[in-house]
Amino acid sequence: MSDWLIETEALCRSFGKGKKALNELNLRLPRGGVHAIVGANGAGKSTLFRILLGFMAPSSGSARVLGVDSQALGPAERARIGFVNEEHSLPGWMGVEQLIRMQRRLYAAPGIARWQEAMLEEVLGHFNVELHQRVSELSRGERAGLSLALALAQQPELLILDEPTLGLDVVSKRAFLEALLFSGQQGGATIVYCSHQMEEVERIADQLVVLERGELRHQSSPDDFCQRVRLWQIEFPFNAPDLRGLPGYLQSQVLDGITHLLLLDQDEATVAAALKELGARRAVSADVGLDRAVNAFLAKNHAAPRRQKKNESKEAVHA
Ligand SMILES: Nc1ncnc2c1ncn2[C@@H]1O[C@H](COP(=O)(O)OP(=O)(O)OP(=O)(O)O)[C@@H](O)[C@H]1O
Repeated sequence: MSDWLIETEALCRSFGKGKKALNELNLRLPRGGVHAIVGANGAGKSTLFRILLGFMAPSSGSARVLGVDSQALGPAERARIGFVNEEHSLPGWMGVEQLIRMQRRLYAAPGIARWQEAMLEEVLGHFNVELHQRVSELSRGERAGLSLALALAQQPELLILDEPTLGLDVVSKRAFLEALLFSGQQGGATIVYCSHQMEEVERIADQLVVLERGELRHQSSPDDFCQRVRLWQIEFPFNAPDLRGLPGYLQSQVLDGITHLLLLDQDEATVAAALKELGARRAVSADVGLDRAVNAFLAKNHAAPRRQKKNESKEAVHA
């Protein structure tokens, strides 16, 4: 029996005439921590979640969650999995208190006994949710808080979050992340989270998974991913040459006469020598943040190379 919390084997899901949302995906996530799944629009993140939750069947291959095939999850396993998505779909016609009571009855039931009132109160305390309100009267941020509180109060072993902070303002977003961090400190659920907001990922994720066109492209800590991408700031005594042929090339941009070049997986001494050969007067390398590293990595395979226009020097971007 496998020790992985989530394990997919050659997982494929196609739509229509051969459109592959997931393509032979082999992904293993251990128990514990926050795993952020990132990827461009259409990379297959939500499709993966739907299959993991048993809402959708794979076209081929398999996915195991909590040691069970995701297509065979029963009520006992489902009670151990929490899910929050961007829509925070809760029954609008119910009162907040009524909804909490219903969930409490469900998860505090004999044989399940997972309900944790203190967690509910703690998380709700981060948001201005009034118990006497109707769910339909709550703002988007309040609804997000309520759905997170309900999901965490059921003490899931696995909590899947599909872009949960989409559309939230800064205050609600901060409250949401603080509540997640709090649950982590309590030794709570393993969190599998997808988001396009790298500052959030940087703040809460222990592990980063990069999906591209339904395939696994990278898996490590966010710091280790950042180490793969280096920023070179280069002075050329003349117009910058075309750098797109350099090994590991991701992106370059000329700002106020300095060329900013992003390279993937390259040895520093080799790059320095290559730049010197291209006529660089000065070249220094630096770290980049997660946002820039991930976006350059993903953009590389998404955008067609763009030619620099004549007279374009200040903000020329090569991708
Ligand atoms: N029910 C469906 N019918 C047809 N195509 C679908 C369906 N669901 C997803 N797809 C396609 O599968 C691909 C992956 O979609 P998915 O929603 O998993 O991507 P995503 O990574 O979650 O994207 P985003 O970041 O935009 O939410 C996309 O090309 C999408 O159009």
